[in-house]
Amino acid sequence: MEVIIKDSAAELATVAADIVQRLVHRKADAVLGVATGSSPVGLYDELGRRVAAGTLSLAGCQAFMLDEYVGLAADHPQRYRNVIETELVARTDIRSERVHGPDGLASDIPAACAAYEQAIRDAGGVDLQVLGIGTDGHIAFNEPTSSLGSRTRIKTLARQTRIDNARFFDDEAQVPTHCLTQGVGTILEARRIVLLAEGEQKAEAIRQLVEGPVSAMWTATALQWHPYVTVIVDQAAASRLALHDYYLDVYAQRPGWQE
Ligand SMILES: N[C@@H]1[C@@H](O)[C@H](O)[C@@H](COP(=O)(O)O)O[C@@H]1O
Repeated sequence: MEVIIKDSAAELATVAADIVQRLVHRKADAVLGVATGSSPVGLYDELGRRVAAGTLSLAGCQAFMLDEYVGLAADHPQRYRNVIETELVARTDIRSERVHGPDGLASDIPAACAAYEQAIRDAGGVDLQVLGIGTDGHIAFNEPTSSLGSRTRIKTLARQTRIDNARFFDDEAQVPTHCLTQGVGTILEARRIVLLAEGEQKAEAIRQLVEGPVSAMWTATALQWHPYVTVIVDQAAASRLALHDYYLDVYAQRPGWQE
């Protein structure tokens, strides 16, 4: 697992955008996995700037979202599909019809989840998955004790997640109780993974992810099994890493040929 520690949100976004840009220059029809939440917003902003500057185009790409709330009305601003329209589609030239997400309004939820898994397979799988991390160490909405082999399914949100996400709603009671989420097993099939985290409130989750034992109590730790994960964090999120200085050394001595 590669750990990149940077001082500012702008630097995090630049490093992540460079990874996306290198991929898309190599593969114009790349399949991107996109996360919602605040962590990737700086990256989406930076991608938007590069598209506006003409140095990058996502027009040939497809994207698959990680998760979706169950039951939020189609026009609800916090429906993840609408969030991704605002945060990514509106800022870049990726085409809305090429961005896919699990259907949180489906009447047959197991069928919708199976169809979503099939759609990812039909697209050839995800080339680059962008992830955030919950304060309880969840990736997508794989709450503590989720199976590390799980596939897209319905989950009950943890109380902590509903408290964390209440800032996007009028109050906690408005946060849906359920979601559809790609499973840990689904996420692990992405060919490359970039995880972004900022702030002291993520420090314990990042410590567990990078240095903790693999455990369903911190589902992000399953990423230790993945061959190509880059964790990009600020100093606050990195503050509990025992091997902090080693990660700085590795990055400083990163071979020029490394992607
Ligand atoms: N389902 C999303 C996750 O995909 C995201 O990683 C997490 C962290 O959000 P933030 O980046 O806002 O801290 O929030 C939600 O729970």
